[in-house]
Amino acid sequence: MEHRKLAFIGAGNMSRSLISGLIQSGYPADCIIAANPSRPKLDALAADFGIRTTQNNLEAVTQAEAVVLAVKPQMMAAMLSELLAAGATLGDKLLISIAAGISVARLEQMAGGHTRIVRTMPNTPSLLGLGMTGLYARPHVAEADRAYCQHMMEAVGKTLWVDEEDGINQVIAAAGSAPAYFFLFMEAMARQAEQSGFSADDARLLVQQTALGAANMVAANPQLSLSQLREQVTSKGGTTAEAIRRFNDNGLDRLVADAMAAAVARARELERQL
Ligand SMILES: NC(=O)C1=CN([C@@H]2O[C@H](COP(=O)(O)OP(=O)(O)OC[C@H]3O[C@@H](n4cnc5c(N)ncnc54)[C@H](OP(=O)(O)O)[C@@H]3O)[C@@H](O)[C@H]2O)C=CC1
Ligand SMILES: O=C(O)[C@@H]1CCC=N1
Repeated sequence: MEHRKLAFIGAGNMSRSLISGLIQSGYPADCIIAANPSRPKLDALAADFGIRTTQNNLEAVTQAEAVVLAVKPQMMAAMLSELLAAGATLGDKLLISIAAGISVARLEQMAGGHTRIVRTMPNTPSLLGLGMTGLYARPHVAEADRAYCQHMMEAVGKTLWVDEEDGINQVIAAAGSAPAYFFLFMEAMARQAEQSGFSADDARLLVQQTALGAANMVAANPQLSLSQLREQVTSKGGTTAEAIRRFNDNGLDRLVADAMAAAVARARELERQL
């Protein structure tokens, strides 16, 4: 892939995941700079990945050809206005937003009318090269910029373009936020395994290895539907059937639909507020 000079503004969890995945995929460390107000996360990134770091956003942006906007949504307007006030010229730079709940139109306003923007929605498994990223850009964004963003996110996982911007909010519900759903489910299972007598380590091992195996079964068997994979485990009159019956009787489908709709609703609410 093309190795543009890349700046991350905000060095939190998601930046760390992307930087780790990029470095593992061979992106040159000296092409990446991260900016953050406080030092500890920067020091950890420099030590772990050999990238350049600064506490000065303007310094990072000035050196970059592409800038990943990776602050919390609520910080975005202030961060960009301070950057512009400090004299940043965005003219020739591609902005890549990873923020939930900020539309491209709003980003354009925040960035002083700059329109070279791709909006993305990655997730934290990017850290391991197992990310899932949704991408959206308005029609005027050049093919080369789209390709760069796609290749960047492919370096840390899989990608999916959405045609309508609201598709990004659906990606949040199905992928961006979704690692946390699986962790929550695994927490509940591990807690129950502990209560049944396993040590914390053994409970985690049982749940972790099973989740890993199940996800790999899905990935390795594209010819089988998710339902077929479930049915392969579910012997008639057996133990799994009883467990599945309880999940269904307790409204798992409705619960999941409700949770995903809540994530979308919150993303849309942020889009109205910010
Ligand atoms: N976490 C996730 O799974 C995902 C997050 N996202 C998006 O990524 C973005 C970042 O989220 P996440 O990494 O979780 O959040 P974090 O809070 O972990 O990281 C945000 C970072 O931004 C820094 N920061 C705050 N103000 C500024 C500023 N003015 N200039 C530069 N840096 C600043 C913070 O520094 P300090 O802590 O020192 O104040 C912090 O390190 C959000 O917009 C979120 O919507 C998208 C997909 C998934
Ligand atoms: O919780 C959030 O708002 C961010 C966006 C997707 C994952 N984390």
